[in-house]
Amino acid sequence: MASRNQNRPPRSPNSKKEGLGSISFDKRRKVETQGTGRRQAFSAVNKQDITTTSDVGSIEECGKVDFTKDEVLALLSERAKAGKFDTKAKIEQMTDIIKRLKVCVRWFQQVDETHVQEKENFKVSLESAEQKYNHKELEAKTKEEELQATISNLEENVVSLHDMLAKEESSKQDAIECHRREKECRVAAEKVQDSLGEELDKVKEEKMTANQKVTSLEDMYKRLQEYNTSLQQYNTKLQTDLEIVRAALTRAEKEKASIVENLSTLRGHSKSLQDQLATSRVLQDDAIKQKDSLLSEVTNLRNELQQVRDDRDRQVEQSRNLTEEIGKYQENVGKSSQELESLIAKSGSLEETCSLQTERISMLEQQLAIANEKQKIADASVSLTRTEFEGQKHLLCELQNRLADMEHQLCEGELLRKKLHNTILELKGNIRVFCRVRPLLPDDGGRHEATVIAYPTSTEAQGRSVDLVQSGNKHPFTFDKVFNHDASQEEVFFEISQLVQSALDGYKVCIFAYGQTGSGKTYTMMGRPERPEQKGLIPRSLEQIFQASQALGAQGWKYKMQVSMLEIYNETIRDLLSSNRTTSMELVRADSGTSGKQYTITHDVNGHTHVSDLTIFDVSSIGKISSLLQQAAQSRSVGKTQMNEQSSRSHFVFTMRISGVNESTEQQVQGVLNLIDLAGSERLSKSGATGDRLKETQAINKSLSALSDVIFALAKKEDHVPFRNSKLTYLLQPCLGGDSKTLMFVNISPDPSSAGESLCSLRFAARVNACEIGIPRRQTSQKLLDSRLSYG
Ligand SMILES: Nc1ncnc2c1ncn2[C@@H]1O[C@H](COP(=O)(O)OP(=O)(O)OP(=O)(O)O)[C@@H](O)[C@H]1O
Repeated sequence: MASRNQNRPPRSPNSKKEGLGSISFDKRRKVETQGTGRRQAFSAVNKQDITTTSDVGSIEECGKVDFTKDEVLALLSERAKAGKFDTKAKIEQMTDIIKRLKVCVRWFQQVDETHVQEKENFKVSLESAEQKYNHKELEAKTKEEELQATISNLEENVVSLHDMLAKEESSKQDAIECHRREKECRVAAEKVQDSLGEELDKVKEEKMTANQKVTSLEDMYKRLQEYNTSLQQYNTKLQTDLEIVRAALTRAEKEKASIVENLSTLRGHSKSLQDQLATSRVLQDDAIKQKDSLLSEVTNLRNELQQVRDDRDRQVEQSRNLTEEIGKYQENVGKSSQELESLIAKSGSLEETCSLQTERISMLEQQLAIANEKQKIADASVSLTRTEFEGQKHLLCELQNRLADMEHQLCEGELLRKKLHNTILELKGNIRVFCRVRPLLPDDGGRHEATVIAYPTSTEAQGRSVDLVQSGNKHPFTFDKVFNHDASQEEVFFEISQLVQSALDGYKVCIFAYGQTGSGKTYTMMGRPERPEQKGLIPRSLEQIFQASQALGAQGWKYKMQVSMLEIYNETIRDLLSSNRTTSMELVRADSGTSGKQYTITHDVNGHTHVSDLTIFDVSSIGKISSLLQQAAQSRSVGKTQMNEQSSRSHFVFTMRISGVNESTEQQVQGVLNLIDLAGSERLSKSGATGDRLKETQAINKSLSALSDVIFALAKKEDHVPFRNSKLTYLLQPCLGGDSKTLMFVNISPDPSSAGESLCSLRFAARVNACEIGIPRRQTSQKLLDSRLSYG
């Protein structure tokens, strides 16, 4: 076996691949030299005659060799084959073996070194791998945390989705239930359809004629659509006009304010000028008096001076005579010396008197000069005062003219304001319908169900439209204004405050609140007067009336207000301000139509309503009205208790008659403000009412239907308006139509369980508004008929 190995050249790792058996290819050491090189080197080891150790170096130089385990083992077990005594051959063989063993050892050392080197390399790469691993581990940890967070989010999402799913499931169940009911209905309907099939043939004949009618109606419908388009254009134009008129009104109001301001300053100025004039007049009188006294003094002084002059002349004459006499006497020496002396003394005294008189004259002359000077000054001041007086007189005249002008302008401004205000309201519409949605209350049923009210947000519909969703169907409605559940009492009042002003301007105004029981009618009309921010339309309107009437008082207006409050229950009137409380017996009689008091309604030629025996109070302060409102509320609640009423089943009518007189302009106005909380509407099908309750419900529905008929007829300007069909409409007859203003609030609840009632209310209001949208026009009348049938 040893000889076999010896004779066989060492195999390259490649050539030995199959023959290696259990030794894997990976375990064999590879050297970077090519296979051919190695083969050459190895064959050199096998074939070369190596005799000396120095030959090892030449072997190394031949290139690196590669050994397998078997080859090494074979080499180690190799023995010299020469004969026992052939020492030379043996030595040669041994030398050869040793040589190859050396090569093998050398190779082994190299392999070992490579191993060590590789080990080092592995260590380094292991360390770097470990570092990488740590780094990666950190990254993985942060990633894991992030993923944990995401997972928890997703879990929450899953929970909420589960909830939603549960809700969806429940709604699906509802839908299925609904579907089942619908199926039943459909089956019933199919039965009806079969029976109707027979009728259909008959109807087909009628259809032929109806078709002709339909064609003509379609023509009419087209014309109406065109008319509607033109009306919409007209409406847009009116809106623009309204804006212009509004701007003009604002300007007029500003002008009016500045005029009023000017007027008040002018009045102040005029007053001060008048005061100045009065003091000037007094001064002038004083100056005239002074001048008169000075004149008389001057005259006296002149007279005196003249007298003194005359005296002096006489004295001078006398002295001259005396001097002549003296001369004569002196000539006549013989005259007595005593006489002479006396005469001399007399002459001396006379001369003295004369000089005294001369002094006095000169003094008087000085006084005269001063007096003349004073007179001149007085004259100048008189003429100055006179010109000033004339100036003031002129100014006063001017101011009075301006005052008159201003007052005239003010009156005209006020008239213009009234006209513009009325034009604005007419442009907005003398009949308007507002919708108010109350918030959800804790007592509402179906609180957690889907919402039934939506507010479209398109520019056109915002603030004017409301969608009601019932049984998955969306019903859109448009009104003059829609107040959502957030709307405050102040916002609602702001919209109607102009109507209150109209009542002061002498127009007749009716504001109604209509809606199902609990929809917020009383909250809208009365609110909670004890909480200022929750006061309703009635207290706010009355406050505005008193404030505005006081402001107009400055322009000469004097107002008289009269208030009455009544309710209509089962088509019977009850006076809520009567001092004699109605007894339960009277109420019963009233309800059966045999009341002791018969409140008869009449209308006079001036278009005023009179209700016989109705208590009317003159009111001049908000305090008085508040106490009357309390009295009325108490009377209502007493009435309700006595009649065992569960809720508001009567129409409450608050009426204020306003009479205004302006003495300075001789103007008069007669306005009426009606604020009405209608009885809660109820569907007969829902009420399940019998007996008296059925009678009540029928009476309410009848009067509400009559009211809608009246307003509808007025809106369409029909010749016949059915006022007399109910007490309520007959009572309000003079205040409806013409240039009167009518505003109806339709109050609805967002409670899903009363969506049906809300839909009825909205349809009723849409009929009043006559602008229902969303239902094709041809269906409208049928829908309206349906809604009316459900009331009647
Ligand atoms: N806009 C609102 N904001 C807050 N609460 C409201 C609003 N509207 C109505 N409510 C509340 O809803 C409840 C019912 O309202 P209200 O009594 O005014 O209804 P109603 O239509 O007059 O009912 P009824 O026909 O029975 O007299 C009341 O408690 C009221 O305070």
